[in-house]
Amino acid sequence: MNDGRTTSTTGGSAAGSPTGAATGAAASAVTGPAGSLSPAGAAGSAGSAGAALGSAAAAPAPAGVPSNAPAPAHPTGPRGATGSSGPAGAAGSPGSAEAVVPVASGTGGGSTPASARDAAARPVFAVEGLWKVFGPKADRVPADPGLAALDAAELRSRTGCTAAVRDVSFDVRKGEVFVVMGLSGSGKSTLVRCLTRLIEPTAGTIAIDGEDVRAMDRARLRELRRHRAAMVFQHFGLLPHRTVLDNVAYGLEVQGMGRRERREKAREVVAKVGLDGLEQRRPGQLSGGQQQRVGLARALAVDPEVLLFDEPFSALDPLIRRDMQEEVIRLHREEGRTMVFITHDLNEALRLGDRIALMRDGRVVQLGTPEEIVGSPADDYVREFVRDVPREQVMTVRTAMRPASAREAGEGPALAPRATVSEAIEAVARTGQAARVMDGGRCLGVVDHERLLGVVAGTDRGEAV
Ligand SMILES: Nc1ncnc2c1ncn2[C@@H]1O[C@H](COP(=O)(O)OP(=O)(O)OP(=O)(O)O)[C@@H](O)[C@H]1O
Repeated sequence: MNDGRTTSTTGGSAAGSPTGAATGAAASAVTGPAGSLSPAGAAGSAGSAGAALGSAAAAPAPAGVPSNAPAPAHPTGPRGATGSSGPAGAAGSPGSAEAVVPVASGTGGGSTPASARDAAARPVFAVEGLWKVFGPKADRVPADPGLAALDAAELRSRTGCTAAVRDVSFDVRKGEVFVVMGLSGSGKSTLVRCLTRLIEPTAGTIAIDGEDVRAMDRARLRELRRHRAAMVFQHFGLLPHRTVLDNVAYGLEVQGMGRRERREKAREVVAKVGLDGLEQRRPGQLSGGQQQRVGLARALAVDPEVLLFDEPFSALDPLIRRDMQEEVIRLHREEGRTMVFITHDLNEALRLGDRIALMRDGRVVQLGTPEEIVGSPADDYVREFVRDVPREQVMTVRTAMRPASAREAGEGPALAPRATVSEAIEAVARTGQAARVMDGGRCLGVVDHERLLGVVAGTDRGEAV
């Protein structure tokens, strides 16, 4: 069985590499201008620069040292990759994603009841052995190992069935942005729709906060979709004759909230997504990006535990798209809300994801942080997928460092563990010294010319520090 919980290879072959379009677009976008139209973008850039270093002598605690903030999002581009789930990092090793469960920091004390600790550590979604097969007598496919092992073409010709999701297992952790990425037809939408049974799974288990989703009756499912896991679609599905405010209030109206209260709440959320002053417009009087903000506001208004995004920005032009990505990053940073985000765009996945599940032919071929996926591709398919990503913008110094000698530990520019290799190159080039990777005043290791070049060239095979 494919346990997608860790970085895993499940039979992906070198054949059939991802389209050049995907990687090419990613590469150009990753290296493209960081400018954003939104204030969030500006803030992010500042934060990013701040992550780089303190000066050699004074070496104050580096600004980028991970805080205890909930599952940090990424300030600018893929550099936030390692922001993933907090301090432990240890990126690069396949199991490391498991080691950094962002349990609320206050729950570790001895006096905390076990039940409270369990609740904090419990994933929002837990998916195990999930299958979705379309076609006649679909149930027999996961039940029969012979059929389950067939590739897509053979399965279709033998049974008339399509296995859109094949034996997928993963957790979505509280407060993370979990990205489901893959080329068209890889099964992303089917997988995410199964989470709230907008599509009925064929086999496997799905739990939300420990509750069995497959056992829910209609009323409970409705409650799940309305209150707990709201979806933001690519086509915004706005009501054309209603104003922005009333569109946003719609979900609250359905929930039975009174008019005054829901309009007040809607006004608040409209402001939060930057649509102040447009409350009385109708969707037809808005740009695509503004309409998507209304869609986002509508989902946010019901204050769901988790937001599910189905390629929400793929119809938007690149600048607006980037703007909306910044918006999601900002909202995530401010609210720490759990998000599941579908995209076929690698760059978007690297920018937004704390962890990424990369799908191919219904399977998760690799699940890991952006740094794990770029730094340790699980197979040739993933390697080809990430080939054009500038590694130095994703890989962090935590992965690139080597042990420091006593002398090195006391001098040189200081970097936070999550600073990118790109930031380290700048520091090393400017000072001519190896840079120290500092965490709370402790030197974890150093990065020098050799290590940094190794990352850029893709020849690094980081030795554990
Ligand atoms: N209702 C259906 N009946 C039969 N096959 C389906 C159905 N819905 C999806 N599929 C098939 O399941 C596979 C996965 O489709 P899915 O829409 O989940 O992929 P995707 O990765 O979201 O693609 P895209 O990025 O193009 O939206 C595809 O082969 C698709 O043709």
